Amino acid sequence: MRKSPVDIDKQNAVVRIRGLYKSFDTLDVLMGMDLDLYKGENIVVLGRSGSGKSVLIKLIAGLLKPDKGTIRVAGEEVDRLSPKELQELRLKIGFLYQGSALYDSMTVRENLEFPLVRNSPPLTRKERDAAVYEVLENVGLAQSIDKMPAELSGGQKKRVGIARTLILHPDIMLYDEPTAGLDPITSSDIITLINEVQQKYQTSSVIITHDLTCAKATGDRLALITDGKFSREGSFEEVFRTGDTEAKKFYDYNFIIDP
Ligand SMILES: Nc1ncnc2c1ncn2[C@@H]1O[C@H](COP(=O)(O)OP(=O)(O)OP(=O)(O)O)[C@@H](O)[C@H]1O
Repeated sequence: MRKSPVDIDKQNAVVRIRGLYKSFDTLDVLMGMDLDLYKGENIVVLGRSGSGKSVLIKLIAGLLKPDKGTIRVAGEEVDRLSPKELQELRLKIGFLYQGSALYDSMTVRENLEFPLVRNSPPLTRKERDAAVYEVLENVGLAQSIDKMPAELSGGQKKRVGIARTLILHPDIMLYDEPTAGLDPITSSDIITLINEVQQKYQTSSVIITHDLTCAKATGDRLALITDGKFSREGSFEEVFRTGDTEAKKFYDYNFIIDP
């Protein structure tokens, strides 16, 4: 479990999902899923490849439409919003994509300015610089402001990707495999950063990962998808210290270290 104590407000679900179904043609992916993400909470979603983890967070962000069920985010029913309302809601959601999704032809500074210019009221050059420096400082990369993405390591790209979501001060963070492809030491730095982000920006997060070290260190609660639903849910110990065979398969293929 995370080492730094945080307040989780169990009276306040920032994401509430009920009876969620999603299929693609004949492929049933989510089949009656329920989930509450509470304010201040980090929930880790685990599941085998193809179990629907990315589909779930795309549904939360309104990037996909559910076939059935409700998804409320920050009190709004995502599926019922107009395109303009959805765009406004998305500003409250930071989405860290698997590949960090930086624009290769722009510097780090330009990548960070991009969401600001598009989505916030007009800022002066000085205000924009201050916002960019602040987030880069918070992810430990102020010295890389004028670099191109190609000059950054995988871990640094993830940091810039996180900074780019933070620049709009989201309430909810969605992380899609934040430590995938990183060496253990860089992974450990990203894990620390995820927890720092939660503390500094008071975010609530859904973290998808196959990395149980990351799950253990970042998750206040873990939820395991099996057959389109959450089959197990609870603390790391509750999910894994049981005889459940699906959970055991996961555990047995991971080497756990405390970062
Ligand atoms: N837009 C789409 N059109 C058709 N099928 C899709 C689409 N998006 C996802 N799928 C399918 O839905 C299933 C779940 O995909 P998803 O990306 O959510 O898996 P995942 O659990 O995140 O897997 P991984 O751990 O490998 O990233 C997969 O079989 C995938 O091929």
